[in-house]
Amino acid sequence: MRKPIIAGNWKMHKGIEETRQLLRELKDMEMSPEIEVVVCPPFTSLSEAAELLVGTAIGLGAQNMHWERSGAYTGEVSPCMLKEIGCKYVIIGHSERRQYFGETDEMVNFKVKSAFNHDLIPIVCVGENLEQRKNGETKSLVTNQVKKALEGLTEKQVERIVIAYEPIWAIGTGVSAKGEDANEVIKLIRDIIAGDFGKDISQKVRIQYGGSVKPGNIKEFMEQPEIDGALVGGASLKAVDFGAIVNYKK
Ligand SMILES: O=C[C@H](O)COP(=O)(O)O
Repeated sequence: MRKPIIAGNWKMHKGIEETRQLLRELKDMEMSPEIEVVVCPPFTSLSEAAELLVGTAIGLGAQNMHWERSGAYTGEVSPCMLKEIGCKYVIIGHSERRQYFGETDEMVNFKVKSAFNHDLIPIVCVGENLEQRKNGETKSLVTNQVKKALEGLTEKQVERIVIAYEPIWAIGTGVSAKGEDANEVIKLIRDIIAGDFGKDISQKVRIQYGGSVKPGNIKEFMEQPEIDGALVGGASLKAVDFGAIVNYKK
């Protein structure tokens, strides 16, 4: 049985004061114990968040990392630094990283391996843009992204990984995928993992949907058999919305 995971990707929002405020509000809310809840603030707010989350069931994740432990990489943050702060998760290969910062599938693979080597769990993002979708390239593109991201991993690592299927056309647009369509692509991702690592492993991997998830549509995704949670952007910035998403069953 896979425990669903709902993660809030705050992107480039929330300085330290706003982080304090949002987390105080989230801590006051009752969170469903059936769901693993994670927040991913920007780097500069991670320390503050780590302190505030002590003793809570809310986990901490970062939004990116370099694959090296240390070195002359101006502006980068290493997996050791994230681990030291108290991160459990790290988002890797978000489409905004791929699109605006030139992250390639190869870099994603380096980062995924490095995350595991430093005891961090990667949340690996994959998904097609609108043009690729219109051209019928969704399956081939997602297949390629998943295979490359997981290349060289051990079975033990693969079963711990979290994958987020995020169709780029649904991110921040207010136009989410349909639950059934997202489920179909996520099933494809599970089948790819089954082909490369075996069915048992594939059944353990948690695969989220991301893209304009809101309190009003979370149920549609969570009811799908292959979808194990959500990666939430905009709606994770308000406690009342994120709380409603996590407690969608109430
Ligand atoms: O990482 C989160 C995704 O990019 C989704 O963002 P969104 O919920 O604002 O569409």
